[in-house]
Amino acid sequence: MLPAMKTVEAEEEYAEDCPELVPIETKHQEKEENLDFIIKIPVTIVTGYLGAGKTTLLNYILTEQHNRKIAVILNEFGEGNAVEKSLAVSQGGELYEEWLELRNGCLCCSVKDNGLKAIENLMQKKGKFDYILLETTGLADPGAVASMFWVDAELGSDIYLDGIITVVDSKYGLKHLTEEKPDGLVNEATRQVALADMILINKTDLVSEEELNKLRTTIRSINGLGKVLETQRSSFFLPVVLFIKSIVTVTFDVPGSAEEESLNVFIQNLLWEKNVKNKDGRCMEVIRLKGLVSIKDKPQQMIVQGIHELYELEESRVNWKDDAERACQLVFIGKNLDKDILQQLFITAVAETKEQTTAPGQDGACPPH
Ligand SMILES: Nc1nc2c(ncn2[C@@H]2O[C@H](COP(=O)(O)OP(=O)(O)OP(=O)(O)O)[C@@H](O)[C@H]2O)c(=O)[nH]1
Ligand SMILES: [Zn+2]
Repeated sequence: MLPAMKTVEAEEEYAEDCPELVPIETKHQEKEENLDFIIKIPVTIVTGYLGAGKTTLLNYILTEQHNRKIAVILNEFGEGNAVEKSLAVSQGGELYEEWLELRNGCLCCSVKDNGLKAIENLMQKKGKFDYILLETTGLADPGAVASMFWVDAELGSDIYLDGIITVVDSKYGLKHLTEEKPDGLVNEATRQVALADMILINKTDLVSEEELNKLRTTIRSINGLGKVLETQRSSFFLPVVLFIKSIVTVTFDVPGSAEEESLNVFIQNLLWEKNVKNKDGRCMEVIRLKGLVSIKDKPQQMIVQGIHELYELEESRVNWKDDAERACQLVFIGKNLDKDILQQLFITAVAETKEQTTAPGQDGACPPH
């Protein structure tokens, strides 16, 4: 099958209902930002040895009821010399024909130069997708495909790599994974499993429990951290696989004022030091921060804006009417965020009582990102 792109859209809406700050003086709220421009589109790379069930997985996702506009880029064999590949785009039940321009005809080989550009162009034409799934050829090294997203992170792309899913064939997986390659050659199957954030052991209907156990053990020895799921026809509960690094929104409102310096320390711990953890011990990662805060001794309402590591605190043109109305309202969008911990940390670190104690979630450093 030629590389093909399909999109599906279903009616229900999903968690893009980012709570907006409710300004105390609505009429002074100048430009209300549309978070669509800030939230990046996740891309999941789907890899797996030839015939493991990648296309089955993607077709399953396309036909499964969900509430997202998902673009699926199928890249079955990736050979051929055509400069342009035809894409089937199905959106809202209608089928469109699209052209994805690829320099050498194969998405996997083109990603480093213009594969990403092609996806972005398509998004410009078709409107933003909520999610992009990208199938690599069975022999592709997902590391090469993944690297285009690292390169692009600095260029400020609209899309980011959410994770790598590797589909493993229950019947032949063990053979592929243990195959000895001639000196100097990597075993693609092993590499695909090693790099995966999630591993689907597919076609479990074809093997005994004993064979399955062996495969499971081998997979675990190659990749001790990835999530492992067992499937038939690559089907599973959809939310488990999408948004592997899922983005959450946390918002809270704390009455009173903050010391400016303490507020800076609180924000810097989150955005720069990244040493704040959630209940599972995972580091919170803030992608977007907005806030309307009261700073001690400042008559104006202050606005905090943050994107990734950058943030600023600026004065608004609105003054607090009286001390009773002073409060700090904050919205965080990111990964592994936990409202209770963030709010408690904020209260402990920022409240006027200057006594700084170790707040929950701040015990021990997180590894650098
Ligand atoms: N018995 C069985 N067959 C399956 C299962 N999942 C997929 N298949 C079949 O396995 C074959 C290969 O599936 P694909 O989804 O095309 O595999 P693929 O990884 O996309 O293959 P390539 O693109 O060639 O690398 C198809 O005939 C599927 O119908 C399963 O759970 N059980
Ligand atoms: Zn396929």
